[in-house]
Amino acid sequence: MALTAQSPRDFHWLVDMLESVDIGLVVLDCEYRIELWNGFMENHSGLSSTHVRDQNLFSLFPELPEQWLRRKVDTVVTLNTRTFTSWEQRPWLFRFRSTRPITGTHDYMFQNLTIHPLADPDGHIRRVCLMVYDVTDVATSKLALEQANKQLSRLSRTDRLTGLLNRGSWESLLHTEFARYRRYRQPCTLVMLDIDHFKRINDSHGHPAGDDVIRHAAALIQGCLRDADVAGRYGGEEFGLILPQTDLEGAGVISERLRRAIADARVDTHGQLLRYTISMGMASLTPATATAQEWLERADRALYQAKREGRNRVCALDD
Ligand SMILES: Nc1nc2c(ncn2[C@@H]2O[C@H](COP(=O)(O)OP(=O)(O)OP(=O)(O)O)[C@@H](O)[C@H]2O)c(=O)[nH]1
Repeated sequence: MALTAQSPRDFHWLVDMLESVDIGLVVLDCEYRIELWNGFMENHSGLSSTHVRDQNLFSLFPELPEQWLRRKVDTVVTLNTRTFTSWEQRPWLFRFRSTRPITGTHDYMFQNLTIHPLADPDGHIRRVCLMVYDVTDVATSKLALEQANKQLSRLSRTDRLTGLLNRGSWESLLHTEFARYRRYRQPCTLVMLDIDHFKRINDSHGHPAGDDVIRHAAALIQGCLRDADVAGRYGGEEFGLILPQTDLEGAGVISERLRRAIADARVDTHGQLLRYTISMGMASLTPATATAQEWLERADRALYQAKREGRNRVCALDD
């Protein structure tokens, strides 16, 4: 549809529409002086059009990304073509307060921006129009959805009782570490860990106390590990620790520190102070380890050796 204002009256209502349309309209000359500032811009900036008229945009809004906007506008003028920037590339150009402060979770208005070349009657582009769209509703619901999906994916990877990785996601990282070793041959040690006589804890103090003990062990495990280490809850009271860049000797030091920390601790469960111990089995990757499953079985055999030898200890199988 092409609009043509044929009389001053037509022109009057066209201006009236531009004034009240729910999009920000700003016309700038080549020196970035403001020639038009519609009602949307007045309402959201708090600055009247008479105040901003002929003022330099960047002097008025020093926080604007000047270099970025100049580059965009130069392209629009040179190529005589409009350009579009979505809120996902740049959340806003003008830092306007969100108009949904009560229901919204974001303080500022998300904006899409179109920059449109304006030709003079001689065909020269001497002005551009910035069109600012308020897309706060779309943006906030998309961000909320992304947040919910992240949360869901985190929940599907973690164990509810301890917050550690669950068995499935931990095992997939075990396979990743195994593949990495095959490629780079950097040391990596697996530690399997099991709470001793856990059935007795459950039987004597009840299942909720058993849960407290499991949670306590998980928290101490997390506290003992470095960022690159990966702890997971493998089964009921069994945990697996993958220690990248760690040989058997280093893993022995970490495991012994954890074993002692647990043996020295008291778990406060419903007013009772419980003590417990853990047994640990370690297996480092070697060129002879054929599969991740075999690696796991070696660590498991070391763990059962620790149980057989009297529990509350760390064992490694001879390679
Ligand atoms: N409270 C609680 N108990 C659990 C959970 N998962 C498994 N269990 C219990 O953990 C106990 C494991 O017992 P066993 O496998 O016999 O091992 P254990 O008593 O620790 O003996 P050792 O490993 O030989 O020292 C069982 O009684 C399970 O019911 C859980 O999430 N919470």
